[in-house]
Amino acid sequence: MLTFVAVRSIRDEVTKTGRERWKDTLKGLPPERPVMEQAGNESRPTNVAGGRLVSRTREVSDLSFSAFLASQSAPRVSWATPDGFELVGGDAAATLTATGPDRFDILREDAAALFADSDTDGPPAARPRAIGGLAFDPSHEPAPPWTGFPGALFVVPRIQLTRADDRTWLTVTAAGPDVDPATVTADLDAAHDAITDLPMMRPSGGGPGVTATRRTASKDEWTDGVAAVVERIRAGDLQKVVLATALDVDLASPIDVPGTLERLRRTYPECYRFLVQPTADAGFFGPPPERLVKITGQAVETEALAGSVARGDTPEADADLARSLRTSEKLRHEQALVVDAIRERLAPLGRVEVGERDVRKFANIQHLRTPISATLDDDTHVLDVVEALHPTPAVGGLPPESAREVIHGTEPFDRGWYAAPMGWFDAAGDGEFAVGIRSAVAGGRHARLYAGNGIVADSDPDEEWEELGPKFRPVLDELERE
Ligand SMILES: C=C(O[C@@H]1C=C(C(=O)O)C=C[C@H]1O)C(=O)O
Repeated sequence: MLTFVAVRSIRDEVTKTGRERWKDTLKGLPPERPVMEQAGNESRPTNVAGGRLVSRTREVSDLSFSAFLASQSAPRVSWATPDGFELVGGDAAATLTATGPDRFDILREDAAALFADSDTDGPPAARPRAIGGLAFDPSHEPAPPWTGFPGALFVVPRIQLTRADDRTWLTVTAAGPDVDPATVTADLDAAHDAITDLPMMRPSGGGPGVTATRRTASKDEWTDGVAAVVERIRAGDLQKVVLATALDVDLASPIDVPGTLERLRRTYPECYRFLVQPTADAGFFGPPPERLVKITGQAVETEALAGSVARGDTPEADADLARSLRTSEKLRHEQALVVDAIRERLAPLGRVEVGERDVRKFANIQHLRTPISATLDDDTHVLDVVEALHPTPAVGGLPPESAREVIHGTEPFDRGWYAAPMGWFDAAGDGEFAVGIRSAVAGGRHARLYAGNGIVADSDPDEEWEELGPKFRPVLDELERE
């Protein structure tokens, strides 16, 4: 009888989608396929069906998040939003990884197992979250400069600092079958002792300095690529493709990633700032302006951000540039394709509302932006919505499969995690993701920066080349500054 039940339950699991399995878990049904790696035990997947996630939190006086990050060894994560929420984490209580075309199913399944039995205290802001991201393309293979970055990687930090509403919390989390809450409380006390030595402020220092830069494509190669794509779009089987290029940067001294993030926090407070650093060798970080999705319960917030012009040197010049953005047929078309794709992809999940298009100004660039919100019919996991949206035509193209082929055939490098979803999810399936643009993968004395542009039928290859510069600037400026 018991055997029969077990067999049937495994069969049920096989035919269920990740989302259905996730809902089972919320209903208290145990998931069947737990694959999770425990900290310090990376090679041995652990069955977490009978495991638990225990976290203990206490409020602490404010301290330098950058000093905390610098005091931690990999894996390290950092996440900050334009509305002031900040989180940094070091070490892993649990790590979820996935590769290949089923990576979202694997993630949802492992997330369900991981969060199935959670014992947490503290305020919601400090709850344990899985923070990380995915590769742009499911076929991604980790190779330099992306060593250590699989198709998807999310970390529940062992030690986490959270800052929200002018308050700061320290959280320690452990996961596994034998976790003892008393040990977690003792670990929290030890972590608290350790952070009392950290300063309130850590000088963010100067940039490491740049000794050489190399584009992965010369201007001629880039403009030829753009011209070929324009021709294909005009021939009728494509509407838009976002073509990217990379900039390899040699540094005068090893990069201080926490210091670089701290400087980006001051220069780009209106952007997200993220770091995912799986190993000591390389971290992926940047200040992306673009939200992919935020889900709280059944409320979805997203946006269509596309079409770019520079900022002007004077208020008048700036207003003229904004006007040219608002009135350009080409740029409006480029951005409208993103609005329509997001609306269509969200429609099966709930009721969608598209707001007014406007110009959104950032420190060195302005974009067309349409806010889009939705009310979900169901308790949908944020990973479902990320899977439905990524890649939007703001970073991929239309139709998606043809655009993907063109990207693979044109770009002479692997995008890795560039332009992919970066963010977090929690036990309830809520979460927030940015689009990993204006970003770099860096370690030691080397960084690779990425920038891309949407190409449509009216694109001018020379103008598209000029447009790349401002998209490299956010990270490049911080590397150059002495
Ligand atoms: C692809 C990037 O940015 C995207 C492309 C834009 C464009 O084509 O104008 C604008 C904003 C982003 O959606 C990038 O910054 O690398």
